[in-house]
Amino acid sequence: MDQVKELSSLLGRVADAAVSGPVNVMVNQIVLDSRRVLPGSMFVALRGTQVDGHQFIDKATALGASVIVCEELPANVSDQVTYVRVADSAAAMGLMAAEFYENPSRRLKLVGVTGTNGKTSVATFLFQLFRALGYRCGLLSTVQNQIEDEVIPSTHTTPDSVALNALLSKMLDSRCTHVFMEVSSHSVAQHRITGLHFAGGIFTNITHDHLDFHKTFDNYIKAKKGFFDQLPKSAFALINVDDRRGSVMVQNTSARKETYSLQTLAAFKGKIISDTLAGMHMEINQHEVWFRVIGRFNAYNLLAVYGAAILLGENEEAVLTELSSLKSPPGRFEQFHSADHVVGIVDYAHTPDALENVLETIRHLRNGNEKVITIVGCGGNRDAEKRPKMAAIACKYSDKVILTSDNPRFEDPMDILDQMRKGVPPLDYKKTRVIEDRREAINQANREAMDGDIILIAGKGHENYQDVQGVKHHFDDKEVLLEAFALR
Ligand SMILES: CC(=O)N[C@H]1[C@@H](OP(=O)(O)OP(=O)(O)OC[C@H]2O[C@@H](n3ccc(=O)[nH]c3=O)[C@H](O)[C@@H]2O)O[C@H](CO)[C@@H](O)[C@@H]1O[C@H](C)C(=O)N[C@@H](C)C(=O)N[C@H](CCC(=O)O)C(=O)O
Ligand SMILES: Nc1ncnc2c1ncn2[C@@H]1O[C@H](COP(=O)(O)OP(=O)(O)OP(=O)(O)O)[C@@H](O)[C@H]1O
Ligand SMILES: N[C@H](CCC[C@H](N)C(=O)O)C(=O)O
Ligand SMILES: [Mg+2]
Repeated sequence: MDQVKELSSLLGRVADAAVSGPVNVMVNQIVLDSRRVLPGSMFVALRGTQVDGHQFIDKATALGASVIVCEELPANVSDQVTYVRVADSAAAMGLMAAEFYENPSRRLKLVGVTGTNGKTSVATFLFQLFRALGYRCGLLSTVQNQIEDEVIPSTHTTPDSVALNALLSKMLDSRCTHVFMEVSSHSVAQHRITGLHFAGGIFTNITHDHLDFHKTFDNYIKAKKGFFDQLPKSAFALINVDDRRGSVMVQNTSARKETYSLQTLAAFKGKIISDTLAGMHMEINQHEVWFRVIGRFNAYNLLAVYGAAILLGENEEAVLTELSSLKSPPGRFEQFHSADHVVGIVDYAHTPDALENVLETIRHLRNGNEKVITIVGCGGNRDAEKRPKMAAIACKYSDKVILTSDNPRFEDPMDILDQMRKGVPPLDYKKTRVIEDRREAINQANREAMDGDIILIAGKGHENYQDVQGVKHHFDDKEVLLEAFALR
Protein backbone atom coordinates (compact mmCIF):
# COMPACT_ATOMS: atom_id res chain seq x y z
CA MET A 1 0.00 0.00 0.00
CA ASP A 2 1.14 3.53 -0.81
CA GLN A 3 2.09 5.00 2.57
CA VAL A 4 2.20 8.57 1.28
CA LYS A 5 -1.06 10.35 0.61
CA GLU A 6 -1.93 13.80 -0.61
CA LEU A 7 -3.80 15.80 2.05
CA SER A 8 -6.68 16.51 -0.36
CA SER A 9 -7.36 12.76 -0.65
CA LEU A 10 -7.84 12.48 3.11
CA LEU A 11 -10.32 15.30 3.54
CA GLY A 12 -13.28 13.85 1.62
CA ARG A 13 -15.42 13.05 4.65
CA VAL A 14 -14.25 15.86 6.93
CA ALA A 15 -17.16 18.14 6.17
CA ASP A 16 -16.12 21.07 8.36
CA ALA A 17 -12.41 21.29 7.44
CA ALA A 18 -11.13 24.86 7.00
CA VAL A 19 -7.78 24.54 5.25
CA SER A 20 -5.13 27.24 5.24
CA GLY A 21 -2.13 26.41 3.09
CA PRO A 22 -1.71 24.05 0.13
CA VAL A 23 -3.95 20.94 0.02
CA ASN A 24 -1.65 19.08 -2.35
CA VAL A 25 0.95 18.61 0.39
CA MET A 26 2.00 15.02 1.07
CA VAL A 27 1.38 13.17 4.34
CA ASN A 28 3.49 10.10 5.19
CA GLN A 29 2.04 9.33 8.61
CA ILE A 30 -0.64 10.58 10.99
CA VAL A 31 0.56 11.14 14.57
CA LEU A 32 -1.18 12.27 17.74
CA ASP A 33 1.96 12.65 19.82
CA SER A 34 4.28 15.51 18.88
CA ARG A 35 7.25 13.47 20.11
CA ARG A 36 6.72 11.10 17.21
CA VAL A 37 6.57 13.73 14.47
CA LEU A 38 8.96 13.24 11.56
CA PRO A 39 9.25 15.32 8.39
CA GLY A 40 6.06 14.84 6.35
CA SER A 41 3.85 13.85 9.31
CA MET A 42 0.33 15.08 9.88
CA PHE A 43 0.12 16.07 13.56
CA VAL A 44 -3.34 16.00 15.12
CA ALA A 45 -3.73 18.18 18.22
CA LEU A 46 -6.10 16.43 20.64
CA ARG A 47 -7.51 17.88 23.83
CA GLY A 48 -6.56 15.14 26.29
CA THR A 49 -7.42 14.42 29.88
CA GLN A 50 -3.95 15.52 31.08
CA VAL A 51 -2.78 18.12 28.58
CA ASP A 52 -4.01 19.93 25.52
CA GLY A 53 -2.24 18.69 22.40
CA HIS A 54 -2.58 22.22 20.94
CA GLN A 55 0.37 23.18 23.17
CA PHE A 56 2.64 21.05 21.01
CA ILE A 57 1.74 22.44 17.58
CA ASP A 58 4.85 24.60 17.36
CA LYS A 59 7.03 21.69 18.39
CA ALA A 60 5.44 19.50 15.71
CA THR A 61 6.00 22.22 13.13
CA ALA A 62 9.65 22.53 14.13
CA LEU A 63 10.06 18.76 13.70
CA GLY A 64 8.88 19.01 10.10
CA ALA A 65 5.17 18.20 10.20
CA SER A 66 3.59 18.96 6.83
CA VAL A 67 0.03 19.26 8.17
CA ILE A 68 -1.43 20.31 11.52
CA VAL A 69 -4.99 19.31 12.36
CA CYS A 70 -6.40 21.42 15.18
CA GLU A 71 -9.51 22.99 16.67
CA GLU A 72 -7.80 26.32 17.16
CA LEU A 73 -4.96 27.90 15.17
CA PRO A 74 -1.75 28.70 17.09
CA ALA A 75 -0.90 32.34 17.86
CA ASN A 76 1.92 32.36 15.33
CA VAL A 77 0.99 30.50 12.19
CA SER A 78 3.84 29.20 10.07
CA ASP A 79 3.87 29.26 6.27
CA GLN A 80 5.79 25.96 6.33
CA VAL A 81 2.72 23.88 7.13
CA THR A 82 -0.88 23.46 6.08
CA TYR A 83 -3.42 23.91 8.90
CA VAL A 84 -6.68 22.01 8.88
CA ARG A 85 -9.06 23.54 11.37
CA VAL A 86 -12.00 21.38 12.48
CA ALA A 87 -14.59 21.40 15.26
CA ASP A 88 -13.39 18.07 16.65
CA SER A 89 -9.83 16.91 15.99
CA ALA A 90 -10.42 13.36 17.22
CA ALA A 91 -13.44 12.88 14.92
CA ALA A 92 -11.51 14.32 11.96
CA MET A 93 -8.57 12.07 12.78
CA GLY A 94 -10.84 8.99 12.69
CA LEU A 95 -12.13 9.91 9.24
CA MET A 96 -8.68 10.75 7.88
CA ALA A 97 -7.03 7.65 9.38
CA ALA A 98 -9.60 5.49 7.59
CA GLU A 99 -8.82 7.26 4.28
CA PHE A 100 -5.08 7.11 4.87
CA TYR A 101 -5.26 3.30 5.13
CA GLU A 102 -7.77 3.13 2.22
CA ASN A 103 -10.74 2.13 4.36
CA PRO A 104 -9.79 -1.44 5.28
CA SER A 105 -12.99 -1.82 7.33
CA ARG A 106 -15.05 -1.61 4.12
CA ARG A 107 -13.31 -4.66 2.74
CA LEU A 108 -13.65 -6.74 5.91
CA LYS A 109 -16.59 -8.07 7.85
CA LEU A 110 -15.96 -6.06 10.98
CA VAL A 111 -18.03 -6.80 14.08
CA GLY A 112 -17.78 -4.62 17.20
CA VAL A 113 -18.73 -5.70 20.72
CA THR A 114 -19.63 -3.18 23.39
CA GLY A 115 -20.93 -3.41 26.95
CA THR A 116 -19.50 -3.26 30.46
CA ASN A 117 -18.67 -6.95 30.69
CA GLY A 118 -18.24 -9.72 28.17
CA LYS A 119 -16.57 -7.81 25.32
CA THR A 120 -13.32 -9.76 25.40
CA SER A 121 -15.17 -13.05 25.84
CA VAL A 122 -17.59 -12.47 22.95
CA ALA A 123 -14.95 -11.07 20.57
CA THR A 124 -12.56 -13.94 21.37
CA PHE A 125 -15.27 -16.58 21.00
CA LEU A 126 -16.24 -15.12 17.61
CA PHE A 127 -12.60 -15.15 16.54
CA GLN A 128 -12.22 -18.81 17.62
CA LEU A 129 -15.51 -19.77 15.99
CA PHE A 130 -14.90 -18.15 12.61
CA ARG A 131 -11.42 -19.61 12.43
CA ALA A 132 -12.91 -23.02 13.15
CA LEU A 133 -15.42 -22.38 10.34
CA GLY A 134 -12.48 -21.91 7.99
CA TYR A 135 -12.11 -18.13 7.70
CA ARG A 136 -8.96 -16.06 8.10
CA CYS A 137 -9.63 -13.76 11.04
CA GLY A 138 -8.40 -10.84 13.07
CA LEU A 139 -9.04 -9.99 16.73
CA LEU A 140 -8.69 -6.68 18.59
CA SER A 141 -9.09 -7.18 22.32
CA THR A 142 -7.97 -6.22 25.80
CA VAL A 143 -5.93 -9.40 26.13
CA GLN A 144 -4.19 -9.20 22.78
CA ASN A 145 -4.61 -8.39 19.14
CA GLN A 146 -4.27 -11.29 16.77
CA ILE A 147 -3.97 -11.87 13.05
CA GLU A 148 -4.58 -15.58 12.63
CA ASP A 149 -1.77 -17.06 14.80
CA GLU A 150 0.30 -13.89 14.99
CA VAL A 151 -0.08 -12.17 18.36
CA ILE A 152 0.34 -8.41 18.54
CA PRO A 153 0.34 -7.08 22.12
CA SER A 154 -2.50 -4.70 22.82
CA THR A 155 -2.07 -1.40 24.63
CA HIS A 156 -5.76 -0.57 24.91
CA THR A 157 -9.04 -2.44 24.64
CA THR A 158 -9.70 -0.35 21.54
CA PRO A 159 -6.62 1.31 19.96
CA ASP A 160 -6.62 4.90 18.70
CA SER A 161 -8.01 5.43 15.20
CA VAL A 162 -4.60 5.49 13.50
CA ALA A 163 -3.33 2.30 15.16
CA LEU A 164 -6.72 0.72 14.57
CA ASN A 165 -6.83 1.39 10.84
CA ALA A 166 -3.18 0.32 10.53
CA LEU A 167 -4.04 -3.00 12.19
CA LEU A 168 -7.12 -3.51 10.02
CA SER A 169 -5.02 -2.80 6.97
CA LYS A 170 -2.45 -5.38 8.10
CA MET A 171 -5.27 -7.89 8.62
CA LEU A 172 -6.51 -7.25 5.11
CA ASP A 173 -2.96 -7.74 3.76
CA SER A 174 -2.94 -11.09 5.56
CA ARG A 175 -6.10 -11.99 3.64
CA CYS A 176 -8.40 -11.87 6.66
CA THR A 177 -12.08 -11.70 5.82
CA HIS A 178 -13.51 -11.26 9.33
CA VAL A 179 -12.38 -9.07 12.22
CA PHE A 180 -13.88 -9.07 15.69
CA MET A 181 -13.14 -6.17 17.98
CA GLU A 182 -14.03 -4.74 21.35
CA VAL A 183 -15.50 -1.26 21.34
CA SER A 184 -14.83 0.37 24.71
CA SER A 185 -16.87 3.34 25.87
CA HIS A 186 -13.67 5.42 25.89
CA SER A 187 -13.14 4.61 22.25
CA VAL A 188 -16.58 5.88 21.27
CA ALA A 189 -16.22 9.07 23.34
CA GLN A 190 -12.74 9.69 21.91
CA HIS A 191 -13.76 8.92 18.31
CA ARG A 192 -11.30 6.04 18.01
CA ILE A 193 -13.89 4.15 15.91
CA THR A 194 -15.18 7.12 13.90
CA GLY A 195 -14.90 6.41 10.17
CA LEU A 196 -15.02 2.62 10.48
CA HIS A 197 -17.53 0.56 8.54
CA PHE A 198 -19.07 -2.16 10.71
CA ALA A 199 -20.97 -5.23 9.50
CA GLY A 200 -22.48 -5.60 12.94
CA GLY A 201 -22.55 -4.42 16.53
CA ILE A 202 -23.24 -6.41 19.68
CA PHE A 203 -24.38 -5.09 23.07
CA THR A 204 -23.69 -7.33 26.07
CA ASN A 205 -24.82 -5.37 29.15
CA ILE A 206 -24.27 -2.13 31.01
CA THR A 207 -23.52 -1.57 34.68
CA HIS A 208 -21.46 0.93 36.64
CA ASP A 209 -17.85 1.27 35.49
CA HIS A 210 -15.46 3.93 34.27
CA LEU A 211 -17.36 6.75 35.98
CA ASP A 212 -13.94 8.29 36.67
CA PHE A 213 -13.82 9.02 32.95
CA HIS A 214 -17.46 9.50 31.92
CA LYS A 215 -18.49 11.27 35.19
CA THR A 216 -22.15 10.20 35.06
CA PHE A 217 -23.89 6.94 34.26
CA ASP A 218 -25.91 8.80 31.62
CA ASN A 219 -22.76 9.86 29.79
CA TYR A 220 -21.52 6.28 29.96
CA ILE A 221 -24.77 5.00 28.44
CA LYS A 222 -24.59 7.70 25.76
CA ALA A 223 -21.05 6.66 24.85
CA LYS A 224 -22.07 3.03 24.37
CA LYS A 225 -25.18 4.07 22.46
CA GLY A 226 -22.98 6.25 20.22
CA PHE A 227 -21.57 3.07 18.72
CA PHE A 228 -25.02 1.89 17.60
CA ASP A 229 -25.96 5.39 16.40
CA GLN A 230 -23.14 5.25 13.88
CA LEU A 231 -23.80 1.76 12.48
CA PRO A 232 -24.81 1.74 8.81
CA LYS A 233 -28.14 0.44 7.52
CA SER A 234 -26.49 -2.69 6.16
CA ALA A 235 -25.27 -3.72 9.64
CA PHE A 236 -27.00 -5.66 12.37
CA ALA A 237 -27.36 -4.38 15.93
CA LEU A 238 -27.64 -7.40 18.19
CA ILE A 239 -28.69 -6.63 21.75
CA ASN A 240 -29.19 -8.48 24.99
CA VAL A 241 -32.83 -7.64 25.76
CA ASP A 242 -32.53 -8.98 29.31
CA ASP A 243 -30.49 -5.87 30.12
CA ARG A 244 -32.95 -3.08 30.71
CA ARG A 245 -30.78 -0.60 28.79
CA GLY A 246 -30.67 -2.90 25.76
CA SER A 247 -33.44 -1.20 23.82
CA VAL A 248 -32.11 2.29 24.62
CA MET A 249 -28.88 1.35 22.87
CA VAL A 250 -30.58 0.84 19.54
CA GLN A 251 -33.32 3.46 19.67
CA ASN A 252 -31.61 5.72 17.11
CA THR A 253 -29.68 3.21 15.06
CA SER A 254 -30.22 2.71 11.32
CA ALA A 255 -28.95 -0.85 11.61
CA ARG A 256 -31.22 -3.91 11.62
CA LYS A 257 -32.24 -4.58 15.23
CA GLU A 258 -31.86 -8.14 16.50
CA THR A 259 -32.20 -9.58 20.00
CA TYR A 260 -30.95 -12.37 22.25
CA SER A 261 -32.26 -13.46 25.62
CA LEU A 262 -32.34 -16.11 28.31
CA GLN A 263 -35.56 -14.75 29.78
CA THR A 264 -37.95 -13.54 27.15
CA LEU A 265 -38.91 -13.79 23.49
CA ALA A 266 -36.02 -12.99 21.20
CA ALA A 267 -34.64 -13.91 17.79
CA PHE A 268 -31.92 -15.87 19.57
CA LYS A 269 -33.36 -17.51 22.64
CA GLY A 270 -31.45 -19.69 25.09
CA LYS A 271 -32.25 -21.76 28.15
CA ILE A 272 -29.75 -23.29 30.55
CA ILE A 273 -30.53 -26.95 31.22
CA SER A 274 -27.57 -27.65 33.51
CA ASP A 275 -24.38 -25.90 34.49
CA THR A 276 -21.52 -27.64 36.35
CA LEU A 277 -17.75 -27.27 36.65
CA ALA A 278 -17.49 -29.85 33.87
CA GLY A 279 -19.63 -28.07 31.29
CA MET A 280 -22.89 -26.36 30.45
CA HIS A 281 -25.92 -27.86 28.74
CA MET A 282 -28.14 -25.36 26.96
CA GLU A 283 -31.03 -25.15 24.59
CA ILE A 284 -30.57 -22.58 21.85
CA ASN A 285 -33.45 -21.95 19.45
CA GLN A 286 -34.71 -25.48 20.07
CA HIS A 287 -31.31 -27.17 19.66
CA GLU A 288 -29.63 -28.81 22.64
CA VAL A 289 -25.94 -28.06 22.89
CA TRP A 290 -23.07 -28.92 25.27
CA PHE A 291 -20.47 -26.29 26.02
CA ARG A 292 -17.06 -26.49 27.62
CA VAL A 293 -17.40 -22.93 28.92
CA ILE A 294 -19.61 -22.56 31.93
CA GLY A 295 -21.59 -20.00 33.90
CA ARG A 296 -24.76 -18.04 33.24
CA PHE A 297 -22.83 -15.01 32.00
CA ASN A 298 -21.18 -17.23 29.41
CA ALA A 299 -24.61 -18.49 28.34
CA TYR A 300 -25.28 -14.86 27.37
CA ASN A 301 -21.93 -14.59 25.62
CA LEU A 302 -22.56 -17.78 23.66
CA LEU A 303 -26.00 -16.58 22.60
CA ALA A 304 -24.49 -13.33 21.33
CA VAL A 305 -21.87 -15.29 19.39
CA TYR A 306 -24.44 -17.68 17.96
CA GLY A 307 -26.71 -14.79 16.91
CA ALA A 308 -23.89 -12.85 15.28
CA ALA A 309 -22.71 -15.92 13.37
CA ILE A 310 -26.21 -16.55 11.99
CA LEU A 311 -26.60 -12.85 11.12
CA LEU A 312 -23.29 -13.04 9.25
CA GLY A 313 -24.85 -15.78 7.13
CA GLU A 314 -23.30 -18.91 8.67
CA ASN A 315 -24.92 -22.32 8.67
CA GLU A 316 -26.72 -23.04 11.94
CA GLU A 317 -25.59 -26.64 12.31
CA ALA A 318 -21.95 -25.87 11.65
CA VAL A 319 -22.07 -22.98 14.10
CA LEU A 320 -23.61 -25.06 16.89
CA THR A 321 -21.07 -27.83 16.40
CA GLU A 322 -18.11 -25.46 16.64
CA LEU A 323 -19.61 -23.53 19.56
CA SER A 324 -19.37 -26.67 21.68
CA SER A 325 -15.60 -26.68 21.62
CA LEU A 326 -14.96 -22.99 22.37
CA LYS A 327 -12.54 -22.33 25.23
CA SER A 328 -12.55 -19.46 27.71
CA PRO A 329 -10.14 -16.66 26.85
CA PRO A 330 -7.12 -16.32 29.18
CA GLY A 331 -8.12 -15.15 32.65
CA ARG A 332 -11.86 -15.42 32.01
CA PHE A 333 -13.16 -17.96 34.51
CA GLU A 334 -10.00 -20.00 33.96
CA GLN A 335 -10.03 -23.11 36.16
CA PHE A 336 -7.07 -24.88 37.76
CA HIS A 337 -7.11 -27.96 39.97
CA SER A 338 -4.59 -28.98 42.64
CA ALA A 339 -3.66 -32.64 43.05
CA ASP A 340 -5.84 -32.75 46.18
CA HIS A 341 -8.88 -31.26 44.45
CA VAL A 342 -8.77 -27.60 45.39
CA VAL A 343 -10.23 -25.55 42.55
CA GLY A 344 -8.60 -22.23 41.66
CA ILE A 345 -10.44 -19.81 39.37
CA VAL A 346 -8.62 -16.86 37.85
CA ASP A 347 -11.09 -14.30 36.58
CA TYR A 348 -10.98 -10.73 35.29
CA ALA A 349 -14.07 -9.60 37.23
CA HIS A 350 -13.12 -6.04 38.14
CA THR A 351 -16.57 -4.49 38.42
CA PRO A 352 -19.26 -5.12 41.04
CA ASP A 353 -21.52 -6.67 38.43
CA ALA A 354 -18.87 -8.99 37.03
CA LEU A 355 -17.82 -10.07 40.53
CA GLU A 356 -21.41 -10.79 41.50
CA ASN A 357 -21.96 -12.81 38.33
CA VAL A 358 -18.86 -14.87 38.86
CA LEU A 359 -19.62 -15.54 42.52
CA GLU A 360 -23.23 -16.44 41.74
CA THR A 361 -21.98 -18.79 39.09
CA ILE A 362 -19.64 -20.40 41.61
CA ARG A 363 -22.49 -20.72 44.11
CA HIS A 364 -24.56 -22.60 41.56
CA LEU A 365 -21.66 -24.85 40.63
CA ARG A 366 -20.99 -25.95 44.21
CA ASN A 367 -22.10 -29.44 45.16
CA GLY A 368 -22.12 -29.31 48.90
CA ASN A 369 -19.94 -28.08 51.71
CA GLU A 370 -17.03 -26.68 49.76
CA LYS A 371 -15.88 -23.27 50.96
CA VAL A 372 -15.34 -20.30 48.71
CA ILE A 373 -12.32 -18.10 49.41
CA THR A 374 -12.34 -14.89 47.41
CA ILE A 375 -9.25 -12.77 46.80
CA VAL A 376 -10.00 -9.38 45.32
CA GLY A 377 -8.64 -5.84 44.99
CA CYS A 378 -9.53 -2.65 43.13
CA GLY A 379 -7.33 -0.68 40.75
CA GLY A 380 -5.83 2.67 41.71
CA ASN A 381 -6.63 5.85 39.74
CA ARG A 382 -9.87 4.28 38.57
CA ASP A 383 -13.53 4.50 39.59
CA ALA A 384 -13.50 4.64 43.43
CA GLU A 385 -17.26 4.08 43.79
CA LYS A 386 -16.88 0.42 43.04
CA ARG A 387 -14.46 -0.27 45.92
CA PRO A 388 -16.85 -0.75 48.86
CA LYS A 389 -19.38 -2.40 46.54
CA MET A 390 -16.94 -5.06 45.41
CA ALA A 391 -15.89 -5.83 48.98
CA ALA A 392 -19.56 -6.17 50.00
CA ILE A 393 -20.28 -8.53 47.13
CA ALA A 394 -17.22 -10.65 47.93
CA CYS A 395 -18.48 -10.97 51.52
CA LYS A 396 -22.04 -11.80 50.49
CA TYR A 397 -21.02 -14.85 48.49
CA SER A 398 -17.83 -16.12 50.15
CA ASP A 399 -16.90 -18.03 53.26
CA LYS A 400 -13.63 -16.13 53.50
CA VAL A 401 -12.50 -12.91 51.85
CA ILE A 402 -9.00 -11.57 51.40
CA LEU A 403 -8.83 -7.96 50.23
CA THR A 404 -5.57 -7.26 48.40
CA SER A 405 -3.83 -5.01 45.87
CA ASP A 406 -4.68 -4.77 42.19
CA ASN A 407 -2.62 -2.23 40.27
CA PRO A 408 -2.48 0.55 42.87
CA ARG A 409 -0.93 2.79 40.19
CA PHE A 410 -0.32 6.21 41.79
CA GLU A 411 -2.52 5.66 44.85
CA ASP A 412 -1.50 4.33 48.25
CA PRO A 413 -2.66 0.68 48.24
CA MET A 414 -3.73 0.96 51.89
CA ASP A 415 -6.06 3.87 51.03
CA ILE A 416 -7.75 1.74 48.39
CA LEU A 417 -8.04 -1.15 50.83
CA ASP A 418 -9.52 1.15 53.49
CA GLN A 419 -12.18 2.24 51.00
CA MET A 420 -12.92 -1.37 50.14
CA ARG A 421 -13.13 -2.24 53.83
CA LYS A 422 -15.92 0.32 54.28
CA GLY A 423 -18.16 -2.00 52.23
CA VAL A 424 -17.69 -4.97 54.57
CA PRO A 425 -20.85 -5.48 56.67
CA PRO A 426 -20.04 -5.68 60.43
CA LEU A 427 -21.29 -9.27 60.57
CA ASP A 428 -18.64 -10.21 58.01
CA TYR A 429 -15.64 -8.60 59.74
CA LYS A 430 -14.58 -11.97 61.09
CA LYS A 431 -14.26 -13.66 57.73
CA THR A 432 -12.53 -10.74 56.03
CA ARG A 433 -8.81 -9.95 56.06
CA VAL A 434 -6.59 -7.43 54.37
CA ILE A 435 -3.33 -8.78 52.95
CA GLU A 436 -1.84 -6.06 50.80
CA ASP A 437 0.76 -8.30 49.13
CA ARG A 438 -1.16 -10.19 46.45
CA ARG A 439 1.27 -13.12 46.40
CA GLU A 440 0.90 -13.57 50.15
CA ALA A 441 -2.89 -13.30 49.78
CA ILE A 442 -2.90 -16.17 47.28
CA ASN A 443 -0.50 -18.24 49.38
CA GLN A 444 -2.61 -17.71 52.49
CA ALA A 445 -5.80 -18.78 50.69
CA ASN A 446 -3.96 -21.84 49.42
CA ARG A 447 -2.82 -22.75 52.95
CA GLU A 448 -6.38 -22.54 54.22
CA ALA A 449 -8.13 -24.33 51.35
CA MET A 450 -9.12 -27.95 51.78
CA ASP A 451 -10.29 -30.70 49.45
CA GLY A 452 -13.02 -29.36 47.14
CA ASP A 453 -12.75 -25.73 48.23
CA ILE A 454 -12.81 -23.03 45.58
CA ILE A 455 -10.36 -20.12 45.53
CA LEU A 456 -11.51 -17.25 43.34
CA ILE A 457 -8.76 -14.79 42.39
CA ALA A 458 -10.59 -11.87 40.86
CA GLY A 459 -9.69 -8.68 39.03
CA LYS A 460 -6.51 -9.28 37.06
CA GLY A 461 -7.35 -12.18 34.77
CA HIS A 462 -4.75 -12.30 31.98
CA GLU A 463 -2.73 -9.36 33.31
CA ASN A 464 0.88 -10.25 34.02
CA TYR A 465 1.86 -7.21 36.02
CA GLN A 466 1.21 -5.20 39.14
CA ASP A 467 1.30 -1.49 38.27
CA VAL A 468 2.86 0.41 41.19
CA GLN A 469 3.78 4.08 40.78
CA GLY A 470 3.83 3.75 37.00
CA VAL A 471 6.17 0.73 37.05
CA LYS A 472 4.78 -2.60 35.91
CA HIS A 473 6.25 -5.40 38.05
CA HIS A 474 5.80 -8.91 36.71
CA PHE A 475 2.87 -10.59 38.46
CA ASP A 476 0.60 -13.29 37.15
CA ASP A 477 -2.24 -14.69 39.30
CA LYS A 478 -2.21 -17.95 37.38
CA GLU A 479 1.55 -18.41 37.86
CA VAL A 480 1.40 -17.68 41.59
CA LEU A 481 -1.58 -19.96 42.05
CA LEU A 482 0.10 -22.85 40.25
CA GLU A 483 3.28 -22.36 42.31
CA ALA A 484 1.17 -22.48 45.46
CA PHE A 485 -0.70 -25.58 44.26
CA ALA A 486 2.61 -27.32 43.56
CA LEU A 487 3.53 -27.00 47.25
CA ARG A 488 0.39 -28.73 48.49
C1 LIG B 1 -8.21 8.39 29.68
C2 LIG B 1 -7.78 8.01 28.30
O1 LIG B 1 -8.50 7.36 27.58
N1 LIG B 1 -6.57 8.41 27.94
C3 LIG B 1 -6.09 8.19 26.58
C4 LIG B 1 -5.82 9.54 25.97
O2 LIG B 1 -4.85 10.13 26.77
P1 LIG B 1 -5.04 11.58 27.37
O3 LIG B 1 -6.33 12.16 26.94
O4 LIG B 1 -4.78 11.51 28.84
O5 LIG B 1 -3.81 12.33 26.69
P2 LIG B 1 -2.96 13.50 27.29
O6 LIG B 1 -1.81 12.92 28.02
O7 LIG B 1 -3.85 14.47 28.00
O8 LIG B 1 -2.42 14.17 25.97
C5 LIG B 1 -3.26 14.84 25.04
C6 LIG B 1 -2.64 14.73 23.68
O9 LIG B 1 -1.39 15.44 23.68
C7 LIG B 1 -0.42 14.63 23.08
N2 LIG B 1 0.92 14.99 23.55
C8 LIG B 1 1.25 14.84 24.86
C9 LIG B 1 2.54 15.17 25.29
C10 LIG B 1 3.48 15.68 24.35
O10 LIG B 1 4.63 15.98 24.64
N3 LIG B 1 3.07 15.80 23.07
C11 LIG B 1 1.82 15.48 22.64
O11 LIG B 1 1.53 15.61 21.47
C12 LIG B 1 -0.83 13.21 23.43
O12 LIG B 1 -0.29 12.27 22.51
C13 LIG B 1 -2.35 13.29 23.30
O13 LIG B 1 -2.75 13.06 21.99
O14 LIG B 1 -5.31 9.39 24.67
C14 LIG B 1 -4.10 8.61 24.61
C15 LIG B 1 -3.70 8.53 23.15
O15 LIG B 1 -4.69 7.90 22.39
C16 LIG B 1 -4.35 7.24 25.18
O16 LIG B 1 -3.16 6.47 25.16
C17 LIG B 1 -4.82 7.36 26.60
O17 LIG B 1 -5.10 6.10 27.10
C18 LIG B 1 -4.61 5.86 28.44
C19 LIG B 1 -3.22 5.21 28.38
C20 LIG B 1 -5.57 4.94 29.18
O18 LIG B 1 -5.24 4.45 30.23
N4 LIG B 1 -6.74 4.72 28.67
C21 LIG B 1 -7.72 3.81 29.28
C22 LIG B 1 -8.49 4.48 30.41
C23 LIG B 1 -8.65 3.36 28.18
O19 LIG B 1 -8.68 3.93 27.09
N5 LIG B 1 -9.40 2.33 28.47
C24 LIG B 1 -10.36 1.82 27.52
C25 LIG B 1 -11.31 0.83 28.16
C26 LIG B 1 -10.68 -0.24 28.99
C27 LIG B 1 -11.65 -1.40 29.29
O20 LIG B 1 -11.71 -2.37 28.50
O21 LIG B 1 -12.35 -1.36 30.29
C28 LIG B 1 -9.63 1.18 26.33
O22 LIG B 1 -10.21 1.18 25.23
O23 LIG B 1 -8.53 0.65 26.53
N1 LIG C 1 -21.78 -11.38 29.61
C1 LIG C 1 -21.25 -11.13 30.80
N2 LIG C 1 -21.97 -10.52 31.77
C2 LIG C 1 -21.47 -10.26 32.98
N3 LIG C 1 -20.22 -10.59 33.34
C3 LIG C 1 -19.43 -11.16 32.42
C4 LIG C 1 -19.90 -11.48 31.12
N4 LIG C 1 -18.89 -12.05 30.43
C5 LIG C 1 -17.85 -12.11 31.26
N5 LIG C 1 -18.16 -11.58 32.46
C6 LIG C 1 -17.31 -11.41 33.65
O1 LIG C 1 -16.61 -10.18 33.45
C7 LIG C 1 -15.20 -10.39 33.40
C8 LIG C 1 -14.63 -9.63 32.23
O2 LIG C 1 -15.07 -10.27 31.05
P1 LIG C 1 -14.52 -9.77 29.65
O3 LIG C 1 -13.08 -9.62 29.75
O4 LIG C 1 -15.09 -10.65 28.61
O5 LIG C 1 -15.23 -8.34 29.62
P2 LIG C 1 -14.79 -6.98 28.95
O6 LIG C 1 -16.07 -6.28 28.64
O7 LIG C 1 -13.90 -7.23 27.82
O8 LIG C 1 -14.00 -6.22 30.10
P3 LIG C 1 -12.98 -4.95 29.89
O9 LIG C 1 -13.86 -3.77 29.73
O10 LIG C 1 -12.23 -4.89 31.15
O11 LIG C 1 -12.12 -5.23 28.73
C9 LIG C 1 -15.02 -11.89 33.22
O12 LIG C 1 -13.83 -12.30 33.82
C10 LIG C 1 -16.24 -12.45 33.89
O13 LIG C 1 -16.05 -12.47 35.26
N1 LIG D 1 -9.38 -1.96 31.38
C1 LIG D 1 -9.67 -1.77 32.78
C2 LIG D 1 -9.14 -2.97 33.50
C3 LIG D 1 -9.09 -2.91 35.00
C4 LIG D 1 -8.44 -4.14 35.58
C5 LIG D 1 -7.98 -4.05 36.98
N2 LIG D 1 -6.99 -5.05 37.19
C6 LIG D 1 -7.41 -2.67 37.32
O1 LIG D 1 -6.23 -2.50 37.10
O2 LIG D 1 -8.15 -1.82 37.78
C7 LIG D 1 -9.05 -0.47 33.25
O3 LIG D 1 -7.92 -0.18 32.89
O4 LIG D 1 -9.74 0.26 33.94
MG1 LIG E 1 -12.12 -6.40 27.31
